[in-house]
Amino acid sequence: MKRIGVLTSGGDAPGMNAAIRAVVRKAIFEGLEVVGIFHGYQGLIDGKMEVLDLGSVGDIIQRGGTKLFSARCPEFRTEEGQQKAIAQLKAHGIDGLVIIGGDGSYRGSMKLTENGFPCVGIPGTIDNDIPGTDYTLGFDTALNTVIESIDKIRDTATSHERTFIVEVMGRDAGDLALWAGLAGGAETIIIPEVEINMDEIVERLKSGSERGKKHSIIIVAEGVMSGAEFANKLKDLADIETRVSVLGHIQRGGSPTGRDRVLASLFGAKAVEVLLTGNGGRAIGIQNHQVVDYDMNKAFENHEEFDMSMYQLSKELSI
Ligand SMILES: Nc1ncnc2c1ncn2[C@@H]1O[C@H](COP(=O)(O)OP(=O)(O)O)[C@@H](O)[C@H]1O
Ligand SMILES: O=P(O)(O)OC[C@H]1O[C@](O)(COP(=O)(O)O)[C@@H](O)[C@@H]1O
Ligand SMILES: [Mg+2]
Repeated sequence: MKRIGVLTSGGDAPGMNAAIRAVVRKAIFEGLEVVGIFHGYQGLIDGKMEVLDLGSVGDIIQRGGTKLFSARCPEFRTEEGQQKAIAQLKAHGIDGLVIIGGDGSYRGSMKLTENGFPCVGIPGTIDNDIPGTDYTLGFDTALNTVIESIDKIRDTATSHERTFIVEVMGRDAGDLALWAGLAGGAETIIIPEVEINMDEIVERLKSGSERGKKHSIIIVAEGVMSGAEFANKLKDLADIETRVSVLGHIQRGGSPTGRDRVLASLFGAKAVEVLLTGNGGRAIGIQNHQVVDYDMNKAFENHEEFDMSMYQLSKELSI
């Protein structure tokens, strides 16, 4: 292995830049040359890439987004697109790749590994939905962004004695909603992993207000329904008036937290170490505080058993 490539793909996540920096610097430390590929798989197909040196990844550890840009590339899903990408890898003398992205990006990388270009995946997504790793890059930063927003919403909710619905990201996973709800003291958390019980939600809101609660905060993961949809349900069912805040893409931006920067550095270095063994189809993760690599196919399995205890605790603490 002499020359490796690195790209970011799918939805961006805070910490991707710190991971790019770690990959580049660790690879150079190990005597490799590194090529940065722009715009994910689209840039690979189009040959948009350049050699990255030590200085080119300076001053990015603290920046959100990704210096290499990210994209969703429908063409790469096709055999033809994959062949174009392979031709580019050959033309540029790239022996292996580090892919920073989510499950979709991992699936794409398997195609390259199967064709003789070993790929190692770094989990970069705010959704925290990749099986095999306890945390994904960007989750902690997004979590803190959501908490900060909940705290602010709480101020105005208290002043006006209102019920607020906060819609957070999470396409199929409720981690962000659950963690932010627990940390932000939300009264109700609605996530895809737990069946919704409207009667119980209304009962909790009513008993809270009877006890003199000044406000209520409900977190809805976008994967279940939109905040507006949920507001309509409450209005129709119990004539409860609410205000809705959709946090949207602010959750994907911002300077990565210390935790995400450390994770990015550990993941980036580990990815290079694994690639140096010549093995592809491996995913990097953290399990019980240990940085590990594992068979990427595990990341495509169904979500691991959902831990109901945290959900239950949030109910017990925020009545
Ligand atoms: N089954 C697949 N085969 C080949 N490429 C894929 C596959 N699934 C996803 N990809 C590639 O990975 C890109 C990112 O996937 P996506 O699911 O949008 O984001 P994420 O990686 O964050 O989950 C897609 O735009 C596509 O180029
Ligand atoms: O930016 P887009 O294309 O609107 O995508 C929004 C989706 O991306 C995410 O922010 C992150 O998802 P991925 O990391 O799988 O791309 C989801 O939470 C959200 O549903
Ligand atoms: Mg995904």
